[in-house]
Amino acid sequence: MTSLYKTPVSSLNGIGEKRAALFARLGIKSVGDLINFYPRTYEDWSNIKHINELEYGETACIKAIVATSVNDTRISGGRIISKTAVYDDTGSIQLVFFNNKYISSMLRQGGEYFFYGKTSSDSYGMQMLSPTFAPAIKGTQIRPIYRQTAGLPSKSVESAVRQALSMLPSKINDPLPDAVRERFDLCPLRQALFDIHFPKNCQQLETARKRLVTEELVVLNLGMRNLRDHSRGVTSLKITKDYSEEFESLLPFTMTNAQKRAVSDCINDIINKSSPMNRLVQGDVGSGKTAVAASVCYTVAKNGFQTAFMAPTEILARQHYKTFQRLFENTDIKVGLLTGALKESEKKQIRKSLADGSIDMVIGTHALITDKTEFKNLALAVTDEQHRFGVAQRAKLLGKGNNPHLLVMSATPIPRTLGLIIFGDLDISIIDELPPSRKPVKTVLRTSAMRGGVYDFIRSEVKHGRQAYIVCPLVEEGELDDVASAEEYAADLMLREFPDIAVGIVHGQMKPDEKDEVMRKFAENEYSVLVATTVIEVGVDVPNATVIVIENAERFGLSQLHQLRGRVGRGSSQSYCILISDKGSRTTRERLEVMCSTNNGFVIADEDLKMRGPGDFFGHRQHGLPQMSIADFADTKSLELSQKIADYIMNRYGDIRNDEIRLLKAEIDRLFDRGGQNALN
Ligand SMILES: Nc1ncnc2c1ncn2[C@@H]1O[C@H](COP(=O)(O)OP(=O)(O)OP(=O)(O)O)[C@@H](O)[C@H]1O
Repeated sequence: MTSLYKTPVSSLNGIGEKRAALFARLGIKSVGDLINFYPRTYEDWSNIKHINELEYGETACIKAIVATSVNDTRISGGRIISKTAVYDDTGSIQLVFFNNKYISSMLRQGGEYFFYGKTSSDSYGMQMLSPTFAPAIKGTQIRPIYRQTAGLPSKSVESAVRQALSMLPSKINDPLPDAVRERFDLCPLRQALFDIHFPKNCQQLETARKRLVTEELVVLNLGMRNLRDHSRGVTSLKITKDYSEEFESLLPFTMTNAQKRAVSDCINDIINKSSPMNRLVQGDVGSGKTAVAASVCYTVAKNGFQTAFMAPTEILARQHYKTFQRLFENTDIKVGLLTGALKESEKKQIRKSLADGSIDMVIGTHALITDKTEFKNLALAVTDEQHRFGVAQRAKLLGKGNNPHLLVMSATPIPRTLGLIIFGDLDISIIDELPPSRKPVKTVLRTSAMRGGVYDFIRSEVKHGRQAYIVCPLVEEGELDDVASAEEYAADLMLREFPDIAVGIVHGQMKPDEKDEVMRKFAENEYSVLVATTVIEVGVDVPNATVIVIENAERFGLSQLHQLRGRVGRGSSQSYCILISDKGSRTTRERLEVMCSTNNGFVIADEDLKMRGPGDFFGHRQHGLPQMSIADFADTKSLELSQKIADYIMNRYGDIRNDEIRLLKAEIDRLFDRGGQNALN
């Protein structure tokens, strides 16, 4: 039997080339794609109301008989309003349709239909506006609503899906083995596919959804594990000697136990394992990840190999470069910086030194992965904040060496269940301890009317030699309407509030070397106050800064606020985060209160995901995962269940290549877009 994924949608009745092109816009090319194109939402037509029970403004379903023929009236601009009255045993109501010249031919006088829509009223009484409808003979049900595109309404998708489902053979092979389904109470695939599109009641819909969501997450879960276990082959790099103790003597502080554990996990991977290291070091803001990375880089360099450290921003690359330069100034290690902002001649020189091996460690931005950059013997790639890069760029960096080791640093706390999947291809070390003598940052919420007090507080901190950040959003996005523009804000501060205090300003529209100069002056305490946009969000490290004021705090997500707050509390002095917001809505206040009540990044990430959903949580950031068709990353319960099932499958079947679960393997290949056979073959 030919695969339903190989059967084009144009083979269905009523779908010619033009329609097929519209389906393609929705990502549907084959009959199989159509079956997997699940409804966006549903209209509940199973709860039928009597007309006399309807309330104004509600969306409801009625079962009623068309009393009059449809009356079309032309109004200005050639538009049409169609009206008709319908009745049931309890009363009657008028239906109003806009600009649909076919209504009169679709609704038969005397015919009985279900009508689903929103009620409203005019001087003649209650109306239902543009209801969707279906003949009453079909029986009550829950109706699917599909994502649509111009020229292809949900109804057309629905009828194509009906045809597609009728092509499903009476017995289809299920990727989830019976033993797994029975143990975890999941319905068969065929039933799930029918019921997700056309459920008869909510119970059926829930059963179908649970099955499909769980399967998709299990497939993702196993796929990520598979990447970790099989993607990298055997390493030929000969790194044999551990220099981490020697490295510690270069540090101005003693490493925390958590830092030491993370280093020793990495060294163990590099020296004792046959496949290259694939490790994530995750630690909350300010936990000291840079020192861990530096230690591993040192061991690799002392063994005669090169390392590359890729940072997400120019500011951060330069900051790390300076830290590394300082650390290694009395050693034989040569450190280089390669960023897009350097002069062409400087870049050329660095690239030459990387190719001939005279530079041991290079810190940089995306410039590191351009084709022009070549290494003599790259053995370790470090990326900071990997989910900003995406899997493809990470692969490009790895491609610069001969199967080098990979170390990923992440400060973004991701809810645990989600982290297990997102980083499923990596081993994880967690730094769950802050350096000693750190005090938790005190966080308070203030309105702009209280700004005077906030400035007084900054003045007193500055008097004691400490420094402050003031963050105002969105200069780089040019959205200057009601939001304080950083430049105006800074000018105002300098003139009015702090005429005797050195105030710097940094934002995304400045040239890299201008930004660098401002950051240098702030780091060296030439500026006491830094007015900034979110360019300082990631990684900026000035331990003497003890206050961060965040204007329009309601505009930021909680995780982002946590990152910003992490810019203070990095030294031994008590630090403060002052959130300014005038938005009084309950949800806004609740969100900001979370910041005041905890300093734990993981708790905040959980709350953030719960409150905003995964789309906003990740924002424009790449999480590098395949596109899901039904699963929702905020659904912690399903994530946990899928994790359990994936464990069970690995225990029971041993390897993803086991023939008994070949259909599951095919689903993994399909999800990760490598083709393959699957259940709809
Ligand atoms: N064990 C330690 N004892 C004392 N200070 C430390 C220790 N480890 C790191 N530090 C200092 O703590 C500060 C934060 O370290 P680092 O910049 O590595 O944090 P991070 O984990 O990268 O944080 P973020 O994700 O917020 O950038 C630095 O000034 C660093 O020198």
